[in-house]
Amino acid sequence: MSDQHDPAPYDALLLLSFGGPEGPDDVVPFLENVTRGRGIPKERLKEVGQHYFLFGGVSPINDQNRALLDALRTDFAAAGLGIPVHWGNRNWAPYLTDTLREMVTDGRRHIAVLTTSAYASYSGCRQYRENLADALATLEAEGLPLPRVDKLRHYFNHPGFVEPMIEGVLASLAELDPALRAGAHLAFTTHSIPDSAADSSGPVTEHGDGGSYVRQHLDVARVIADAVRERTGNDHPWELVYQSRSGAPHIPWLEPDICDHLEALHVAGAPAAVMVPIGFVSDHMEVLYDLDTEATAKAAELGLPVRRSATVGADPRFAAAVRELLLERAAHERGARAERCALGALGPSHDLCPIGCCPARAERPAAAGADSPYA
Ligand SMILES: CC1=C(CCC(=O)O)c2cc3nc(cc4[nH]c(cc5[nH]c(cc1n2)c(C)c5CCC(=O)O)c(CCC(=O)O)c4C)C(CCC(=O)O)=C3C
Ligand SMILES: [Fe+2]
Repeated sequence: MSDQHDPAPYDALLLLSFGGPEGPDDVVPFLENVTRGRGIPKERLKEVGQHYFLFGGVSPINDQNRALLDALRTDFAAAGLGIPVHWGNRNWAPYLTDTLREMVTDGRRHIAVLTTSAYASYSGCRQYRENLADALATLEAEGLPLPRVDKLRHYFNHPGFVEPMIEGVLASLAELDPALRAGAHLAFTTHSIPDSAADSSGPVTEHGDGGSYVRQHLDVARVIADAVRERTGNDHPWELVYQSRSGAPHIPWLEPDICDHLEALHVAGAPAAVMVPIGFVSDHMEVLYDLDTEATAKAAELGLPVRRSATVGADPRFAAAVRELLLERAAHERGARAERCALGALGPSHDLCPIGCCPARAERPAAAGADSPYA
């Protein structure tokens, strides 16, 4: 095996995701898992439950992850990587702890972890590291050997993540009436989070002014907008906006909301818009409900033609990017050099979250970072 295709020291990949309900009876227990100890208003929970019931109580996220698992296994097999790919979730079966127990029982000892969140934030990064620490603590209490778990770096600016989104925008623009197309606005959207969580996202040196979370999204948005301009010859105006806000109304969260933004575009005379969900790896419920249902209805009411561009999902280029991220990190762990692909101005993200990265409101053990209590 050539050095560039050697996954050692890794003996497995773990796909770590959010999880979602698979039927009406799962919805409330799922929401209880998500919101445990987090003071989400009851009204918001009822509302979110309705979003799931509208789709038969089934979140799209699990099937998206099954498709990504297939794509990863296909890619790894074709590249001769010879390591298994497993899947575990934070909030629903298959639960992370059960998957990790199975992996350890199968003899896996050095596991690379890919989360289905591409950016820095407490919810998208540290909380997954806390989940890993909790799972390791459970295995330890059960007397099982502890594997080493390494979280692969943020991939928001990896070409295998960005290129499918560029194509998605071009496809959505092509669907618009040719008379409206050239003037169409691009509304890049991501999950709103509290301003305080945004400001403290990423390494301490990045804190303030929306932190790494906002900076990373702006960088990806700029790369996509530049590529679209190069490929179409049209300079589409763009903005980064937010969706899926929760929490109490008096606590500031990132704004503007996509629906308010569509209204502002309409008032300003924009001919059309493409909503580009750069914050989501696949068609999560936030995409199907907040964009395809709610924002699309808002646009229809305004008479503003809109399209929603595709998420990356199980695109083979994304699967290949995951392999590259694993091999790059494997080489680094062996003390070898490896190419670290990244588009945009920020460069490749850190391998190991430094101390103080994306802090929690209440400090808890987090694995796979400089402050990990595990090896
Ligand atoms: C940054 C971010 C991502 C992206 C990174 C990543 O992908 O991980 C993300 C993903 C997701 N969020 C999801 C679902 C929910 N998130 C909630 C609540 C919250 N999310 C937050 C942030 C994020 N969330 C925050 C700050 C809250 C409030 C309080 C809290 O920290 O808990 C709630 C509770 C009700 C509500 O408040 O809406 C639900 C049901 C699903 C599954 C969707 C599906 O089923 O397809 C996915 C992928
Ligand atoms: Fe982080």
